Amino acid sequence: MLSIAGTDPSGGAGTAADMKSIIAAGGYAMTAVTAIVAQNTHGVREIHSPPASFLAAQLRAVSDDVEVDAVKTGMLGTLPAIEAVSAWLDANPPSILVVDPVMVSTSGHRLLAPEAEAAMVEFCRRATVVTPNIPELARLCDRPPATTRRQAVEQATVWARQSGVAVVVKTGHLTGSSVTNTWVGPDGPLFSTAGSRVETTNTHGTGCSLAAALATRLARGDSPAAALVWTTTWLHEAVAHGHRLAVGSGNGPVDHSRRSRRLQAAGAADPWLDAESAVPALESAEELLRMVPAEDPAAATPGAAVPPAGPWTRALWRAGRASTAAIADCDFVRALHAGSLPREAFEFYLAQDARYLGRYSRALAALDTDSAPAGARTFWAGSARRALAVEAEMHRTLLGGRVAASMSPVTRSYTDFLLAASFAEPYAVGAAAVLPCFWLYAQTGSGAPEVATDHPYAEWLATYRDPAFRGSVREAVGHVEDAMAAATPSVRAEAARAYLLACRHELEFFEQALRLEQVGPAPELTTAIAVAS
Ligand SMILES: Nc1ncnc2c1ncn2[C@@H]1O[C@H](COP(=O)(O)OP(=O)(O)OP(=O)(O)O)[C@@H](O)[C@H]1O
Ligand SMILES: Cc1ncc(CO)c(N)n1
Repeated sequence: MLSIAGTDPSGGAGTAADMKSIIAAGGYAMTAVTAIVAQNTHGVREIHSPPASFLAAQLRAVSDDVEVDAVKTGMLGTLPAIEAVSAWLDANPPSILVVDPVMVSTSGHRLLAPEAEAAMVEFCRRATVVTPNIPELARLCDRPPATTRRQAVEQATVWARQSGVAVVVKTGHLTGSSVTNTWVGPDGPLFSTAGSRVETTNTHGTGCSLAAALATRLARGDSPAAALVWTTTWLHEAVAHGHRLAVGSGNGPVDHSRRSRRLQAAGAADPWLDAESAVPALESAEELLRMVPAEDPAAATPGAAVPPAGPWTRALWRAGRASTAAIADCDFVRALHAGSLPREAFEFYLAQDARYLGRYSRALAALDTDSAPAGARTFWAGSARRALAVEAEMHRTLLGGRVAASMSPVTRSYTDFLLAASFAEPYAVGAAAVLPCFWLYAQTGSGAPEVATDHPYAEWLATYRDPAFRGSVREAVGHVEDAMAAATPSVRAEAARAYLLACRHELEFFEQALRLEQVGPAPELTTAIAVAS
């Protein structure tokens, strides 16, 4: 992937942003510099444009040696630079050319000489797809800047039809609770993908980043829809976490690597319980806490929405606090509560949950065993039936009767673990293993904010808060308390390990939907946008 753009020594925009974005999107990054820009998060100070012949030399140095799969252009800066790039493109036509028609920076500085604007508009006709912001789109179409997404899409539709070039319409510059990227082809709007608007000033370089990642995904063979969905989702995460970088005191950059770091952490092979946790026997509930690292005084144990039933479950709750807190803080749960979770991620989660419930039900049924007290047997057997009923209901309503997706590795390992614990281990171990599915769900439900009825996941969030569900959680906690109390010290230790592992599986189960490489199926078709012709 070759980026032809200006520089930003503060690393947020231009070639620096492009390189970070190309790498994040899975490409090999190359850069040819059009202009050296003295800028930071507050704005542009000075621009030095080397002679266009030197730009041409950089481009030739690349194409004489390297097969270029895709090109992204950003700030071209001057008329001679546009001409040099045009001549090089004539001699080396790439199969994908994404043009970000950079004219004015977010901070309001001119990044293109006024006399070069007409040439830039003309240059855009070479592209596979252009990614103008609202003012740049207006300049392309020679119309006043759009004030609504609908107007912007209309402008893009007219221009795309005339030019035969696709446009990604970005609405970062508009207001409203969502930011939508719409792919408009020569035949009209094809699809759009929306994310929630992040309240942040860390938007320096978002345009560069979007164009570079989009070009990379297209070059990797993604369809336009898949490339735009991937790019929008990745960029949303980068924007949402930009402020934590604490780079600069103006409009800070986005965190291009947030997704990579999250996936890297998720792929760590470290055991979930450390060696210290190999407690062979538990005589007392206090000893159970030795199974996890000593309590960090700053990290309070989250209060339990459904209280423990006695000393054993109190100790389990405290010992599991790291996973419980991580679930409350994880990207999936946060986005679910905020309503910003991509629809595809939610649907993947639901489909996996349906598969999960089928096997979970079998694990519960296995707890209806001779070695369990009579009251507990009835409860587990009833829960097994209810889990099946919920699965059937989910298939019917939320999944619309669609065939469930095949089981993910995370769903499989969680349910294999539950089945092994419930079928092959003593009763207390199986009971402790299934408890987090009750207890941590009630916890997640109680942490959910009251949401308006138009919240996309309102119906789902309401099911967590269902009083009948909380009642069954209370019962499950009670049965595990009894089972732990009645078990031998060595079975208790095994049961506590099972509980802690299941807590961690719960975290993985939520987060897996944000680890899909291909976020899809196809995004919402924009038949809803009526475009005036
Ligand atoms: N506040 C935000 N919340 C979520 N996503 C955002 C936000 N701001 C920008 N984005 C993402 O970045 C993309 C590009 O933003 P924008 O429309 O502001 O482009 P731009 O003006 O070209 O950017 P630049 O700041 O680099 O000039 C948007 O389409 C969207 O995907
Ligand atoms: C080099 C460069 N390209 C693009 C932008 C727009 O953000 C910028 N600030 N700097």
